[in-house]
Amino acid sequence: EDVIEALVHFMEKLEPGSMQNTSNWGWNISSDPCTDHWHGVTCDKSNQTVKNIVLEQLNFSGTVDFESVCKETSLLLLSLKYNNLTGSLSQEISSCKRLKLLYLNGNQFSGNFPDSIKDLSELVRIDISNNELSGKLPDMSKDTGLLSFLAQNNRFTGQLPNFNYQLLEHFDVSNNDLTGQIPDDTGRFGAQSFMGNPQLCGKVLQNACPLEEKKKKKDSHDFLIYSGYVVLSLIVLVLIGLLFLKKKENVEDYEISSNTSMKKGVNNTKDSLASSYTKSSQPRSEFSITSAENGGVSASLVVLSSPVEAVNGLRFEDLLRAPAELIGRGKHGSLYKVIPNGGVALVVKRIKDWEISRAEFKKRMQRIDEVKHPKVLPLVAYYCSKQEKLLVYEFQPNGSLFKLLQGTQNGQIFEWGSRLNIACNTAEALAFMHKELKDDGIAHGNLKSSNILLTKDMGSCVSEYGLMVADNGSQSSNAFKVDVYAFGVVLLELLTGKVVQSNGIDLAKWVNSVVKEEWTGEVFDKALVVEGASEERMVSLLQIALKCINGSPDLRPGMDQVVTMMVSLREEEDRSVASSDP
Ligand SMILES: Nc1ncnc2c1ncn2[C@@H]1O[C@H](COP(=O)(O)OP(=O)(O)OP(=O)(O)O)[C@@H](O)[C@H]1O
Repeated sequence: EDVIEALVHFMEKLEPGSMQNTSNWGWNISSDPCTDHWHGVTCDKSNQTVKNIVLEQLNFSGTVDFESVCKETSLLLLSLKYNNLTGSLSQEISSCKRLKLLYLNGNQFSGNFPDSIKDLSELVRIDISNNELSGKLPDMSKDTGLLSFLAQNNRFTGQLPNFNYQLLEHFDVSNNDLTGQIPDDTGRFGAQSFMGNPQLCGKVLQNACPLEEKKKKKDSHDFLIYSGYVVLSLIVLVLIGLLFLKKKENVEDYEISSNTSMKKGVNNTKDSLASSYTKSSQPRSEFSITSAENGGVSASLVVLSSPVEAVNGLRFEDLLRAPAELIGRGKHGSLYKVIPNGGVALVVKRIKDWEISRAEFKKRMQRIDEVKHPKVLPLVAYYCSKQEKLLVYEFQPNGSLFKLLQGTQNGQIFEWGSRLNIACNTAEALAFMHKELKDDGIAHGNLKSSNILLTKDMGSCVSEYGLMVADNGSQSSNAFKVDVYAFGVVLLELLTGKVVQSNGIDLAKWVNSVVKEEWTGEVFDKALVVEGASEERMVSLLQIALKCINGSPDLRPGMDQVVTMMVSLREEEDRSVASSDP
């Protein structure tokens, strides 16, 4: 009843114009907004609470009483666009805790846009354009779910705060009085999003920041005056920095036992290794190996039989001598590209901080080598000493799924059919490995889009299987379910076009919250929608993903069940493609 009273109060303050006949709108305390169908109100069918209030283009000339309307705490959508509403927007807006869509554009609101908007963590779209709002814009960079922010044609002043530009789909702050540098360095939004702010500057507007120029001039002036002291202290600092870097470089070099033997021949003497590598002072990106370990611990590079002919003859010596390039520094170690004897390109993964005995490591690698699947990148060789664990794979020239998804953010095409293929390949590969390695308790442990690689023929394969015990330190029985979760996240990346790693967002949480409120359409990658991918099948894939990311590991499906679901989805897709072919 309190809520009904508050809503009626909210309506009274909106002041419907004298031209409006509001008598049949239903907004009065003796009726119910849901059962009596108040004008502009939509309710949640399951629990009869008000979900949407849409009162657009109705000539209202009053003010918005957020304190009253937000008494309806289940409100998801408030649209009051294109009225003549005035007054300020009050801090009480933050009481509309679950608000997702806020449309206040095309009114005459003035005063600040309340800072408390930041408390609304579920907001997806904000449109406050075409008003008379002023003051500073709130910093919404932490709001990871926001897809639209439209604030053009107002009187906002001050610096443009940071936003999560990677995620935003629509952004416009043109025609205000904003000042300073544009913080968006993603280049996703063009000049039209920022223009009409005479004191705003940045690359996209093609005007260098006057502040920066001024600063440069001032700096050079100061430099002349204080140059003696500044130069001296800079030299000292640079020297210290160089010394520090030099020391770090040396530590980064591989330390491998010199008493090394290989399964396929070649014994290396300590001298030859020591002399060929300790002398070199290669840059950090070079794969340089020092013979610094003198404890006499023996270790060996085990070269596995490989389908790649050239790799079969690989000798440890070749690997050590080959120039190498650092291509990645992940959470679990560094990755180098090596081309021994100028032949086949390989990658060497150097794992750090893995508490595993040598015997256990060896057993694990041997088991992984025994189980082969065409969509799992095979291990070429491995090495294990007390300090070092190295894994060798063939280099895949076409990048990873992560890179492909990143490309879509710059407008590159990644079709639905290809996405579905990669998802199916990955599911099949994982299901196979899980089945074969169940008793050994060896799961992938680190599945993510950068570990799904594109092969020469643009197929896909899963790499780095079993290199890690799953991140949460879970027991092996659970490790398979951790893989299922990770696979679910990969599906979400394919569906949303958003990559988890670069944004640091909790994609699973975001998708869950959007889906819960029946805004499912909001999650899909716009490129897929534009391409005309079947919404029905995107929803089906989303449902599979949601099953995989279930909070309770026991309720997640096994990868074999995931494959069954995916196969029927692909069959549906194939049927539909076939029937639409002329
Ligand atoms: N065999 C390979 N061929 C070509 N590129 C590869 C290969 N293996 C990995 N990569 C790419 O090299 C980069 C670095 O890989 P790396 O495994 O070091 O990092 P990561 O997967 O981000 O982190 P983590 O240490 O958690 O595995 C990634 O972009 C990855 O896709």
